[in-house]
Amino acid sequence: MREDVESLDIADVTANWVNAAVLQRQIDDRIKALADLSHTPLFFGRLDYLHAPGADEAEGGEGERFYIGRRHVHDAVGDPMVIDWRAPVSQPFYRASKKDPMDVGLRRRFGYTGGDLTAYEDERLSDPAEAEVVSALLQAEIERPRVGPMRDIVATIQPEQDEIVRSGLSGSVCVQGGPGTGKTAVGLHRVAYLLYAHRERLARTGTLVIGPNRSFLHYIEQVLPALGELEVKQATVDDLVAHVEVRGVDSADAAVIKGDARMAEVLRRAVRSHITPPTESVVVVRGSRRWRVPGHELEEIVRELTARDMRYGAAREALPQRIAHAVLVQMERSGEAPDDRVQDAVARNAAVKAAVKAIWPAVDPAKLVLRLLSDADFLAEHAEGVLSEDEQKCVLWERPARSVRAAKWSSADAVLIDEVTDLVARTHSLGHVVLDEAQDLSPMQYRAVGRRCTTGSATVLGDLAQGTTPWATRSWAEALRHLGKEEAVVEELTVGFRVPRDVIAYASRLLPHIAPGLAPVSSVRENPGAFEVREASDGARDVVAACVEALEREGSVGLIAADARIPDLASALSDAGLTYLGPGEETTAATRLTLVPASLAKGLEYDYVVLDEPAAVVDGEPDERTGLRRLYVALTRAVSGLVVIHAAPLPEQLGA
Ligand SMILES: Nc1ncnc2c1ncn2[C@@H]1O[C@H](COP(=O)(O)OP(=O)(O)OP(=O)(O)O)[C@@H](O)[C@H]1O
Repeated sequence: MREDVESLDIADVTANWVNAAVLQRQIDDRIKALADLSHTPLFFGRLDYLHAPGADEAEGGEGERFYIGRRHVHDAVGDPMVIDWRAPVSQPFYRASKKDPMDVGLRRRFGYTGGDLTAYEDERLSDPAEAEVVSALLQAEIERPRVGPMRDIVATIQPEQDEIVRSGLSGSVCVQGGPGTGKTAVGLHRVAYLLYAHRERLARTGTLVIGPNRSFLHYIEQVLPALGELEVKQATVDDLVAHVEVRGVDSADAAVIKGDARMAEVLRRAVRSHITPPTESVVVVRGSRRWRVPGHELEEIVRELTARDMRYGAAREALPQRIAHAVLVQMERSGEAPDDRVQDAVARNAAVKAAVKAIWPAVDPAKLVLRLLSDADFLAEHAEGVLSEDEQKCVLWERPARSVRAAKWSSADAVLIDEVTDLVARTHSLGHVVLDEAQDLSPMQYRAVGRRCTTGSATVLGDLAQGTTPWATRSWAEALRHLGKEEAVVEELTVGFRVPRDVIAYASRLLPHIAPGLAPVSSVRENPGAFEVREASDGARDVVAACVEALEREGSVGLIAADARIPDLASALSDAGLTYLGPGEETTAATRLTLVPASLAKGLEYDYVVLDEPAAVVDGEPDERTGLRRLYVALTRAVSGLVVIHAAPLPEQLGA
């Protein structure tokens, strides 16, 4: 297939160089998408249907065989050899069961080692004599040691995951799932599925995956390309609202207020306050004639524009045209026959421009937020009845900033600027947005994400128990409301694919304290996992020793510690001659150890985790609940084993 595309000669089919360039670009993209990945086999499954799909079963009819793979592959004459996993015909590969065989006689799974086919496994779904067994290949895939970035799970998507992956484009979905239940994997595969099922529409409108930080995005960035999808954008929320350079940090209290949805009302009022009802008439001189639009008529125009659900900036652009229209009506009344050009000329007339400037001045979003945070009176005027006096005091800068450039903007401030930007001019909306680790967003951040999918849909992924910001959401209903996707269906994933049984049981002791009501994850891993709690007698040296031990086994090792302890541990590792990476950097066979500050551990996983000083992880956060949640995240990163090392007493909530 790739050679066919490479040999295309477009010289005769393109009329001009623009067409030629566009076509060549498409061809190059296609060649790139058809790249042969030596470790990525073309197919991983086979389905033998009892009847050709679509044929009337009652008539008997021949069965049909399909190979299922990452992408569609056809032979030299165009007959399909491998069916894309996303095609409807492939669906029984994921969903069929003994209970509901979906007309499948045989399901075969292929196992690979590197790029070599090394195993296969058959299930005769329609044979009542055969008992249902757990797939050994699935089990092997789950237990596989982890090295390098996140991989796709196309070969082993589970039925409850598949339901989310294949849910329609028009509706939004929210997935609550404990650590390692495959939320991130499901979100990424869902994008791939939607791109397959609605390629043209989404190519036009765009798709976006939002993750918590750069290292996480780096960790997941190869999943979609491996599925042949190269066009999906990835960003953090901070990237989306990067209107100013962020150099400041808010106190937790200030950040909570700035992230509160009530701020939207304050900002809306502040923007609207720029509109000054006209008192004087506008006089337009054209040739020897003067046309007067009286104050009361201007007032009516302004009232009408304010009442409409228009963006501030759009209404500002409409205003001169409305004034010009009023002039035109007068011209017509006096027997002239002005056309559109006259209206445009009147709209550009200096007197009209001056009136617009006075009535409806341009608003610079960053300057407006700067003023709100610097000028107590201005803030009080617009926050009256919305924020209490104490709250106003809390968000005001201690020292007013002199200019947008000089201000020490925080990331919550950038979100406020984004809100104002949208009040002035509508934000471009995408076709689909995947929001991962969604529990950590503030209401104002949800609004920022929501306006990027007003005309599209969203997949919202998260775990309430892993919310580690002071403004983390309390419920999905609330989060979805701020996002503008109240209609989203909330699904729950409870089967864990990452964390071994003993480890998840230990971590789940925290659940009643951090998210009462959430059920613990049940691990599907057969291997109970290595798990040990050690009291340190020799400080950092014990931690280093545990890392060395872990490195003797196969796979990646993550040393997770409270952010404040990272520098000391870094020098201890270096002193011991151990090389290590930062989170998000790719582990290789040569360097398998990563030193992870607890604040960046979210979403990542390592075969063996050495967790340093749990009490310090808890103490590193502004309050105990957040601290325990941070600890819960750190405890649930391990795939094969966890060693907890402590000198200080363990947090009492970890007691049995
Ligand atoms: N169906 C599956 N088959 C094989 N592996 C799977 C499957 N589902 C998930 N996994 C694996 O389990 C691990 C955890 O998945 P993922 O990171 O998507 O979970 P998560 O719910 O986002 O976790 P967290 O809450 O910690 O961010 C990954 O290594 C993923 O590849």
